[in-house]
Amino acid sequence: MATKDTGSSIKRRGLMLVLSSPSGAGKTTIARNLIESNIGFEMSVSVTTRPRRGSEIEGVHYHFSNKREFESLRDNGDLLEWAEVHGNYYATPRAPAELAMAEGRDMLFDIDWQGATQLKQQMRADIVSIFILPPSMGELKARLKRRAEDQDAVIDQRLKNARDEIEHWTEYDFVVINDDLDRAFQEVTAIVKAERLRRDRRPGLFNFISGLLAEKI
Ligand SMILES: Nc1nc2c(ncn2[C@@H]2O[C@H](COP(=O)(O)OP(=O)(O)O)[C@@H](O)[C@H]2O)c(=O)[nH]1
Ligand SMILES: Nc1ncnc2c1ncn2[C@@H]1O[C@H](COP(=O)(O)OP(=O)(O)O)[C@@H](O)[C@H]1O
Repeated sequence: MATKDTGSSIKRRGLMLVLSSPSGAGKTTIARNLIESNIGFEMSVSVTTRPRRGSEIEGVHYHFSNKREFESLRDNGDLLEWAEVHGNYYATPRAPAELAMAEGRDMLFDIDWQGATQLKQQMRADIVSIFILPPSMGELKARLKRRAEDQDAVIDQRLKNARDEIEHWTEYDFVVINDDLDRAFQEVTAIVKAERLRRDRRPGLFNFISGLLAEKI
């Protein structure tokens, strides 16, 4: 997205905002709010071998695929990163993300810590990462049950994995505790605003400052 001080021929690269959390902490809700608030993010739609939930739409929430199709995408180099999470495969398609970065569009990634690590290795300067935490493990369990999208055995497995996932919190730039959703969302948008103001994400500053220094006073 263009910033106020563009006017330079040097193009700004897109910002890659990574949201991770244990299942049920609220990253999908926060990601959806970010997209709907029209502050210039588009969602990276992942490929997964996980069965589609009742509320999910092919191509919107995920590209649902079988294991054979997934392996063929992976072996052809079409995936920017991939990981096995809760017994299923998940991956970020390479082409849309690379195009968005090159065109200076900001993209949002709802991926796990394994994916975040791989993205950082490839595109370090472009990544801003946020780890979302639940206010308590009890509330995490309650949210997974209230969401009512997964069977009990699946919820149990996700809760069991939550502790291992939380251990990766130090690998992220920011941590947001999603107790009150509005507050958590405000914290995420504050992070986005500050990151967009970073000097190295504002190539237009070169022209602005040249003009400033050339001004006769
Ligand atoms: N590495 C990686 N992880 C992903 C990707 N897409 C989703 N995930 C992660 O897979 C995990 C399970 O996602 P999902 O089955 O939608 O369950 P939910 O987190 O409970 O909504 C979450 O931690 C997601 O962030 C991806 O493209 N790559
Ligand atoms: N701050 C919050 N307070 C109460 N419920 C929440 C909050 N944030 C999200 N939820 C609810 O918790 C459930 C899990 O949220 P979701 O965004 O699907 O989590 P994740 O994508 O991390 O698995 C959903 O039913 C969602 O509406």
